Amino acid sequence: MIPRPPHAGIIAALDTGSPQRAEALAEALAPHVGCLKLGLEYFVANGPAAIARIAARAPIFLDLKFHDIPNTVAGAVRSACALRPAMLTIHAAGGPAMVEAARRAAEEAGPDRPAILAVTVLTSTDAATLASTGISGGPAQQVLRLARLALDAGADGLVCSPREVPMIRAAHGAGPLLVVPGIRPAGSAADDQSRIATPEETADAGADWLVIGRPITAAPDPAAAAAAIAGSLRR
Ligand SMILES: O=c1ccn([C@@H]2O[C@H](COP(=O)(O)O)[C@@H](O)[C@H]2O)c(=O)[nH]1
Repeated sequence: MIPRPPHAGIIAALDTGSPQRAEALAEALAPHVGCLKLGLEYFVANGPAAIARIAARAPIFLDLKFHDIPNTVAGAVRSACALRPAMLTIHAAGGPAMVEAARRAAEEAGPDRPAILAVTVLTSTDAATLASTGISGGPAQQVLRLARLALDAGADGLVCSPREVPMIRAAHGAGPLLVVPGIRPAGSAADDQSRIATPEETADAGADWLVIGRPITAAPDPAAAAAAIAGSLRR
């Protein structure tokens, strides 16, 4: 499994369907970040074989957010493990049996298996959106509920927003790997994200990894943007 970074590390989200653009970003960003995230846009457009070209640059976080019956998720995790990612995502809302099946399937890959991260409540979701799906009480309460479910069922870590990091640490300690999107440097646009904080606030709250996409990839000079954020985290 990928070692925990000594201070909060950066995962750059390469959200593109273009293999040329992904490879150019990977080359430019690899010296400044600890991991590269490939998600549905890249995977659906280019397939599993295209993962290796990016994986040659840095460890890969394969963010496909599996959510299905336990047997299907276990099979998907087995297939994903063949691509040797450092981290994989599943949805905690799939329930304990699904999370446990994912963990067991990952363990079949041996000591170099990926970390299984359970997505709690998407960072684009605000209280009103969550309520519209039938869940009252707000994102924080739901994140805590799903965090407990996922960790009890064997998840190695969680995906949550910066806002929930302190309460997850208070409830579960330093053990779970906390991988946190919804990062916006001061003054940058929120885009479609709802529960956000700056890189410095998120690191101070206790996140292990900060997932950052557009603030880096849409910058005029992505490498300079990544280097600036990495520098602010070291300070
Ligand atoms: O709750 C979640 C889970 C995953 N993501 C992913 O992180 C990046 C964020 O990109 P930005 O451009 O920095 O908004 C993106 O790939 C999402 O799929 C998330 O945002 N929230």
